[in-house]
Amino acid sequence: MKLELVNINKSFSGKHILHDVNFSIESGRAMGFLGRNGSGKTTTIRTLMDVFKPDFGEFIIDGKKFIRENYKIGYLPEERGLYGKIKIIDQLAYLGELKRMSSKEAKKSAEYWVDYMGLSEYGNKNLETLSKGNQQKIQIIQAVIDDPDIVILDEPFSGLDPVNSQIFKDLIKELIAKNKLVIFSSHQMGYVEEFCDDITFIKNGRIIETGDLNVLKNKLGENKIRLNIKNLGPDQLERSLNENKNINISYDDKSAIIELIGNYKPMELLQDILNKDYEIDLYTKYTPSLEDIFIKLDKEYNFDNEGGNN
Ligand SMILES: Nc1ncnc2c1ncn2[C@@H]1O[C@H](COP(=O)(O)OP(=O)(O)OP(=O)(O)O)[C@@H](O)[C@H]1O
Repeated sequence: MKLELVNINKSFSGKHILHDVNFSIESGRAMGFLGRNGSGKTTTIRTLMDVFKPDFGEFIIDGKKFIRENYKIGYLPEERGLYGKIKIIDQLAYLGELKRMSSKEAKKSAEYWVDYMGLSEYGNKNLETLSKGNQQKIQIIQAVIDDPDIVILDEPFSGLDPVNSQIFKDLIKELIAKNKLVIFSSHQMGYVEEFCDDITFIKNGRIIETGDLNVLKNKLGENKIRLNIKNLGPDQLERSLNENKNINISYDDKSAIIELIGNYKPMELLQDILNKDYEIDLYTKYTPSLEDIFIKLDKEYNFDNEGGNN
């Protein structure tokens, strides 16, 4: 399955929030949907969920108009909404029935998932008696109870301890392996990096980058070397390599990042350093982390003069 968002635009009270949002998601691959607070992620997801209509633009699935009712969609919204005073199994089974499961199927699935999440002993308790993390696990169950085709997860890890995060990570990996189409929105880059094959960045309601994460990492790491020299701090390294006009030096918290200019090759840099008799601690191809990419893209694209919505 391939779901495409084509030129999605949305305004609230005359304020243009989404500007020609275009990207696509494929099943069996997870898409990390990233952007700063207020950039338009939830608004995009809500248009997809038909919470409100876009002003214009369309959703296409496998080349045809996307009719939401024809697909099972599991949505874990950022603001959680279940009933505190209803028993967990009853509540999940009811939600399953609302998703057009038979009452028998819904109850069976509710019990399966409550057990999967290690919450069997709480099945007959009211939701409000559970800890925040366990309530979050129930919220996750409501999103997957009817074996959805499309799964949309907004900050799914919030409130989960490391053991519960691991249970949920395994569940997401299972969904991907079962060829579901997964959209994952989070500010926790580590999780996004762990699951997502594809990445879409939105800034001020505009898509500024979308595609395969590894391709993006390779592109942004092209001609860059990560370098650490024993007993040589940034200032000394800068002075030492100063006469070399074939490089630009920058730093992150781990090491120097050397950008090679023109035809200057990694082996030439290595030879030049060895000629200085330095002891090299680290010399490797630079691959930016997702956090590096996020910060770089955010700096690169500036819509402040265009009435942005941050
Ligand atoms: N119902 C609404 N009415 C008016 N403005 C809205 C509405 N929903 C969202 N907005 C505005 O749209 C912009 C984008 O908000 P949105 O919630 O989509 O951002 P987000 O990327 O999900 O942010 P966060 O990471 O903080 O959750 C914000 O300026 C917000 O104030």
